[in-house]
Amino acid sequence: MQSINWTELENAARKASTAAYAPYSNFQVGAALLTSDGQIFAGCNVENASYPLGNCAERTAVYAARVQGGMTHIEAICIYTPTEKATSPCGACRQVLNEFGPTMVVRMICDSDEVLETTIDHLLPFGFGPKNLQEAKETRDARAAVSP
Ligand SMILES: O=c1ccn([C@H]2C[C@H](O)[C@@H](CO)O2)c(=O)[nH]1
Ligand SMILES: [Zn+2]
Repeated sequence: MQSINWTELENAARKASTAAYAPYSNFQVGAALLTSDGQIFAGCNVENASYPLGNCAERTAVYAARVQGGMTHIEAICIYTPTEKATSPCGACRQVLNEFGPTMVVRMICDSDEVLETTIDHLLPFGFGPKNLQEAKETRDARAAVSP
């Protein structure tokens, strides 16, 4: 595993927050992730007049990484929120991040010195992911082999 340049990720996350489209919440979030091949991709939250359709910064970063770089594995993500306390990603983002690396390091930064750091499998215990579907397929295949 490569060493993680947190300064670069933190700067990218803060910068991305300035691109946020958050006229409803006024909560401008930025995220920056590091892929296993060493690329950095950033995202911001993009809200919508139809409130539930807004997208979080973390998922925007994942989708940007996928379309711009064909990312398959994320090693680390830094999330900046404009708060005094470091803030955890929402459940939907935990699920989407888990798809691309359960061991991913998640660092949360804010406007104070507080920094929180953990991994996605701590944020999403007993998570559902690609392995579950793979296991289900193997079970189906094994049963079909016994009684086709
Ligand atoms: O980790 C988080 C938490 C919230 N938001 C966004 C969603 C919404 O646009 C706004 C308020 O919830 O902040 C993120 O982008 N990431
Ligand atoms: Zn989210």
